[in-house]
Amino acid sequence: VGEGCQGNSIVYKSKKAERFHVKMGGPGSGKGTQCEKVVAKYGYTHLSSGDLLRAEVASGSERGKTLQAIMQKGELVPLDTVLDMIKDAMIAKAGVSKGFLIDGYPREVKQGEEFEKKIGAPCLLLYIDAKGETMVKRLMKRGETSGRADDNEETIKKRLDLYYKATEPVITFYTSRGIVRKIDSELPVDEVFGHVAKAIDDLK
Ligand SMILES: Nc1ncnc2c1ncn2[C@H]1C[C@H](O)[C@@H](COP(=O)(O)OP(=O)(O)OP(=O)(O)O)O1
Ligand SMILES: Nc1ncnc2c1ncn2[C@H]1C[C@H](O)[C@@H](COP(=O)(O)O)O1
Ligand SMILES: [Mg+2]
Repeated sequence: VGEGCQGNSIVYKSKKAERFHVKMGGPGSGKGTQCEKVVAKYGYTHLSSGDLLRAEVASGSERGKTLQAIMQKGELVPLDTVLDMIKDAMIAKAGVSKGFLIDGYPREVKQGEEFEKKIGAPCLLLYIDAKGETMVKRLMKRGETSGRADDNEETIKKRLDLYYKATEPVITFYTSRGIVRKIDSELPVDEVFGHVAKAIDDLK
């Protein structure tokens, strides 16, 4: 894996011209929503760290039970656990994927550093940016149907606090490398996607 990256999302570009995108942003900012649209247009493989963790929880394994307890409290799971899951998922698709869109990782600067050591450096980080009150409103609404144990008022507050404390510094870290594209996620979904697509096209 060589160079690559993009704001609230990071694109990792390999020597074989595969691309690894990472999307970052606060809880409920719209990362997953935009990733789905990127997959439809560009055919990248979407890997959401949260989805991978929820799949482990759903498996009913002992590890899943431990993860569930952490996620229900709105806390971050251990770095090694989440990085190993992402790495395994990338390896499983390495031969067939046009590129990877990584959503929800890195959540803290140390995660970004470890990803670069074990997998590669990003070329683009897509920073999906929404106001705190917007994120809370969207998550409360999503919680009416999502079935997610962390889409409740108390846990949303903790997730948001943790985002500002631990995850926003990741954006500062990558801004110094000039790879961050900040996307205004207060706009309607399709308009947000217009800006996301422009940021990806600008890489070509
Ligand atoms: N631009 C938008 N305008 C209005 N609603 C939006 C927009 N983008 C997303 N939503 C809705 C869809 C969902 O119900 C909710 C959260 O979006 P989602 O894409 O699931 O966020 P996310 O993936 O960043 O959150 P999480 O980190 O909790 O997984 O908000
Ligand atoms: N990269 C991550 N590091 C630690 N914990 C994580 C990571 N990605 C997801 N998680 C845990 C903690 C989050 O609150 C939940 C849900 O993630 P989401 O991206 O909101 O689906 O999973
Ligand atoms: Mg999501």
